Order: sequence, then structure tokens, then C-alpha cells
Amino acid sequence: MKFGVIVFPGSNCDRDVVWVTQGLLHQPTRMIWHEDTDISDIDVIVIPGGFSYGDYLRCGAIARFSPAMRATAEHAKQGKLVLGICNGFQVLTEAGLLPGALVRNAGLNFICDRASLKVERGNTRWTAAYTTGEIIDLPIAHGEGNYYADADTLAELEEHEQVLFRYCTEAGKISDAGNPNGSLNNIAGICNRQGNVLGMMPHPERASDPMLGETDGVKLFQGLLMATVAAVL
Ligand SMILES: NC(=O)CC[C@H](N)C(=O)O
Repeated sequence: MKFGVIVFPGSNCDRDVVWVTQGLLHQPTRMIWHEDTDISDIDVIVIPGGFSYGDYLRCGAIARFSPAMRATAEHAKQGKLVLGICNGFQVLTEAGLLPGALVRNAGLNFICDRASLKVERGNTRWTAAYTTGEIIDLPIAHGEGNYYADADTLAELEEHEQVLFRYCTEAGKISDAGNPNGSLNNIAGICNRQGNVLGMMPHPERASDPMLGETDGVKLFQGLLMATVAAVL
């Protein structure tokens, strides 16, 4: 499975993703400069975290106009996989590839912490290595991670089970106490209706290498490889 990691001016988690997919999981991976448009060789496009274009206007608001994002929209339209992490999630909502928006954290502070998350569904391509209801810990680091959508959009997301990750307490309770940034319905990660585009604020790539302590994140990438094998069999 070949991964392509888009690099914008200001991206800062691009190398971390490459380390996971290529360094740890031995999958072919290449970086894609934001001006490039030929991504036909790529199976999974990853839009990494960081501060694309300095977060000017709004996080992700400028990156969405890049040539690589036009190619990514086409890639998604063909049913191929797109993963947006943190700033990447913001870019995907700005680009209209995922519904809703990420607005300023409820406390107006940049939060750098660990968050407990509940995996809502273990039966998607993105969560194949997790079990439904599993509680995991991932790092978060964002100033605009507060997920917002209008009531109809929110209801639709819930109805079609597009919420894959929710913030929770360490004990697994979905409540305000476990919600670091004010996200509606404690939403930490959603996929589109077709399921091929995932956006999430927490950073699975920063919790993948055992040398860094936590490894709950690597299962997201491993799940993709399992799902490919299943699709081939
Ligand atoms: N880690 C990140 O990707 C940060 C995203 C964005 N710059 C924010 O502060 O919300």
C-alpha cells in the first residue's frame, strides 16, 4: 500500500507520518509538495498536522486552494483513501471533503496534552485493528480543534455512524469532563458518508513508535493494511 504525505509550507508532522508508514510499517511512502498534482501512484493520501501557510485567515483556509488539494479531491472522488490529521482535518473541512468546521477551542487556549478517545466503530477501513468501544490514548496539539456542525449535519453524521472517534474520560465516559476543546458530541474524528475520507484532530502518528511510549496510534495505520488484505482475499 503506497502512502503519499502532502507537505505545505508550515506542515510539521509530515516526517512523523513518513516514519510510521515507511520506517515502522515498511510501506512505500513519498512526500508530495503542495504544488504537485500527479498523485496517481498513491493509495492513501495523508494530509499531516502543522500550521499550513501559518494558519493565516483560519487553519487550513489557504491550504485548501493548493494544487495538491485539487488532486486530492479527485483522488477521494475515485473512492481512494484520504486521511487528514489535525491541521489535515481542518484542511479537509475547509475543502468540503468532510462536513462541519473546526473552530477555536472552547477555552481559547492552544492545548498540548493527551486525550482519551472512544473508538465508536471497529468495523471500518480506518479502525479495522481496533475493537468497537475500545478506549485509546492519543496526543492532541491544537488551537482550533473544536468540532462544529449545524444540527442537521450533526444528526446526519450520527445517523450514518460517521463519528469514528469521540473524546471521553479515562474511564470511557462521553461527557464534558472528557471533552478537551468543546467539540459538539465530543467529536474527535469523522469520516465522509462513503467512508474513504477520515479526519481526526488527535495525532495517531505521534503514538506509534514504542520508543515514544504510547502505541495506540499505530493500529490506525495497521488497520489499513489489514483491510487491504481482506479486500484482496
Ligand atoms: N498540530 C496541528 O496540526 C495544529 C493544527 C492547527 N495549527 C491548530 O493550531 O489548530
